[in-house]
Amino acid sequence: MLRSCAPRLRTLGALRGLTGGARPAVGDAGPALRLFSSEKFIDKDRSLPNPSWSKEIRLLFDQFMKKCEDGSWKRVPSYRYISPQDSKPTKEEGQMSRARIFSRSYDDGLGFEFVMFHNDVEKRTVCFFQGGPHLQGPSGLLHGGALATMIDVTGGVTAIMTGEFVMTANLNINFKRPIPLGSVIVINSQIDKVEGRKFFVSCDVQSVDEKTLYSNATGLFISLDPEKK
Ligand SMILES: CCCCCCCCCCCCCCCCCC(=O)SCCNC(=O)CCNC(=O)[C@H](O)C(C)(C)COP(=O)(O)OP(=O)(O)OC[C@H]1O[C@@H](n2cnc3c(N)ncnc32)[C@H](O)[C@@H]1OP(=O)(O)O
Repeated sequence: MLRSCAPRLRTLGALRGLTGGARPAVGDAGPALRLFSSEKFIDKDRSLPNPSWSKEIRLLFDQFMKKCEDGSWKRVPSYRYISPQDSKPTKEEGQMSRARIFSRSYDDGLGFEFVMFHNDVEKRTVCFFQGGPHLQGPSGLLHGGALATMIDVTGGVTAIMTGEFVMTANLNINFKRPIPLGSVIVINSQIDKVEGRKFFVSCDVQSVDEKTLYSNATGLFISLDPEKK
């Protein structure tokens, strides 16, 4: 099931070649476009602003792009597809050839709109997330599973940024307050402890003004044992 080490390292390399510095023009993926080796299609970096982003998330994006200028923070790029060279070396036919990364599987504005920034020194990641109308749970509110996905991805990126490829082993989430659908929330994630292959991560989920704590969570991410395939 698991990929061999080599493609894993390529993926990590791509992820760690993060984007800081100058702010790209809105809607212009520019150098963030990733041309797959097959040259059959171009996958764009989806952690850049698109027309569905509210003023609030754009403002946060701009603030953190400024923080990237001195190199302390880096924007984490994010794609819809796993590139062919990182995919399993099996024939991909039918449904599998249309596989998308879950958190990037919706069209602009309908599902998971988010951007993450990582601070290597502080070993923490901040995610600005705007949940679209296809992520509804109770009327007018964000589905808990959608929030769990974002906590998983933010925690996973925090662990992956250490340079290890990890899988989620455990997530514990306290849902404290419901989140209005379409609102922008802030997910802060940090590594609390590392024990061998185990990365203990904690997350809190807050409103932009930090007045509401929507959720807090802990997660265990485990890097793959090279002895076990
Ligand atoms: C796949 C995505 C590919 C992406 C491609 C690249 C694209 C870039 C994307 C970037 C974004 C990434 C974000 C990632 C977020 C999503 C992650 C997922 O959904 S992942 C999908 C969802 N997740 C899965 O599908 C994972 C399914 N599970 C597994 O594959 C395996 O159980 C394992 C790999 C997690 C651990 O296996 P194994 O290496 O054989 O582990 P051992 O038995 O040797 O134990 C080692 C130590 O760990 C302890 N321990 C173990 N488990 C637990 C636990 N639950 N509770 C507590 N403790 C646990 C155990 O006691 C031991 O402790 P100690 O004695 O050393 O003290």
